[in-house]
Amino acid sequence: MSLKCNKAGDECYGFSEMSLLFDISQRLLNSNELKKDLSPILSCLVKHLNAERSFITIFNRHTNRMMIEAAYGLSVSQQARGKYDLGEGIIGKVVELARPVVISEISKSKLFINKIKTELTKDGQELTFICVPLLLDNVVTGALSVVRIYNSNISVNEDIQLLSIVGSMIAKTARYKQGKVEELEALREHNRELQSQLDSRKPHNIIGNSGKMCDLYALVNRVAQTNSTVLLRGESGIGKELFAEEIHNKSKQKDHKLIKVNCSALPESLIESELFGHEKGAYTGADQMRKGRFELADGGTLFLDEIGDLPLSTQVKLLRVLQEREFERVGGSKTIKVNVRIVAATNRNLEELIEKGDFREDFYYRINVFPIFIPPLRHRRDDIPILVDHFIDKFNRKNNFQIKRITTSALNMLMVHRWPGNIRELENVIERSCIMAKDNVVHSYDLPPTLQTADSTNSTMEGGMMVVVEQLEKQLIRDALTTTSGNVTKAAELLCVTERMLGTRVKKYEIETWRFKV
Ligand SMILES: Nc1ncnc2c1ncn2[C@@H]1O[C@H](COP(=O)(O)OP(=O)(O)OP(=O)(O)O)[C@@H](O)[C@H]1O
Repeated sequence: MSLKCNKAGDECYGFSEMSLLFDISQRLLNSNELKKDLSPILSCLVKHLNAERSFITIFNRHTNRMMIEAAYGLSVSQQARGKYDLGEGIIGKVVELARPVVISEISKSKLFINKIKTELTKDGQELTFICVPLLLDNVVTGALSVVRIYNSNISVNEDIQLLSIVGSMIAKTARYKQGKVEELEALREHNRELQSQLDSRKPHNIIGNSGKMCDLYALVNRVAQTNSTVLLRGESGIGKELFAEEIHNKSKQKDHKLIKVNCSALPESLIESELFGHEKGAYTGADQMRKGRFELADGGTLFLDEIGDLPLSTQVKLLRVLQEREFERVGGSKTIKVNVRIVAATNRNLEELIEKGDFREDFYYRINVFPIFIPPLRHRRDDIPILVDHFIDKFNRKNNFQIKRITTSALNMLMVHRWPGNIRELENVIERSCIMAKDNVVHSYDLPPTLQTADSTNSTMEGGMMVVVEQLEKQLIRDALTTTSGNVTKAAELLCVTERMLGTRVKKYEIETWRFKV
């Protein structure tokens, strides 16, 4: 290579610069954290140029100021002082004019304001300051500076050229990496949005917007994606079956069957045959082989309703099926394997049943993997108006009615009723009222007489003041437990009584705190 060498020393520009640029480009490409990796790059540059120090200043377009982003040969406090306004000092000028500036002997220059307070000479030798703008598509994003010993024999043009190339490489990589970070962040954000949409997606069939219900939808959406056994708990008529359907419809098994078994409706003698099927001739009348519900639900979901009513003997048999997902048909010896997701439901207090010996503890732990407590209607009265509209709509369609609305006084009566039969009761009340309504409006006198008594709302004075006070006390405790999701300590705090005092009342009024847990 016969290039004219303007650089002092033995080396000529060419090969060593190529190696430097290659080294820097590799470091930039492999960098995972550019800010951290810039100092080693500046160190390579300083060594190559036989310089004293080097630093990069980044221009912030919003504040019109520059700050040192990375440095080699500067202390942390010196770096911290490196803040410049546009046009301030050499760096401010370079960024403002988008042109390189060289100060040959900084100790003699008035332009060199030395904001970072470094020595102006080195061992009695003068220092040269070279600063080039960092350009991206002709827009200045910052500056790259180098300080080296002054040598009148050295032309700085090649240094300016080299620094400009390095600066442009750094600026382009920074933009590329920043783009990638932003792209990744945008994808993460999108993912978060989708996840939260998925979490809060409301079911079509289950009506209710109360906070409690929205919490339940999020739980259902989460557990539906898994294969875990779900135990739905809550009073009768609360919608447990609807929740079971929702879990199935949102699960991976949704294209397979959802098979329902009402455990309390089957006579004990038939339960096993119903669940596991039977072989031909297994017993008198079994004239052909019949598949059980487990086999029919293979690949899908088996909904075991009223599981608290299962006889102990069947619970033992189910233990193995729930553990191994395998069983034999009644009268058969061939082991059948199934892939079934179990959703169970009960309105009974299983813990109490265990204490009484009516429910097996081992079976309880097998089904109590993911319990979901559905609160009774009286604990989420906010949902009553929307449920009423839903049922009016339903009966209009079913019976070709034209009911337009319900009066405020009728709705008020529905709002204060205790709803021991929960939503099933409300549904029946609305059906009856729609039939009774004469002018396409549901009035309070269209509601069943049971709702029109003070008794139904707990507002009777019968029994005197003590009874009314007790009823009020009971209601306050229930409301507090609803707010705290069954947490007695927090409920006591809310009511400003001791936990012990609340415990005594809970016992006295036979309030089942477990029912308030969601
Ligand atoms: N949130 C709801 N939105 C709309 N309808 C509901 C809702 N909850 C319950 N229902 C309706 O109420 C009736 C009773 O619901 P479901 O049979 O699911 O209750 P359950 O808790 O399984 O009762 P049980 O314990 O007696 O079996 C059904 O007609 C159901 O459609």
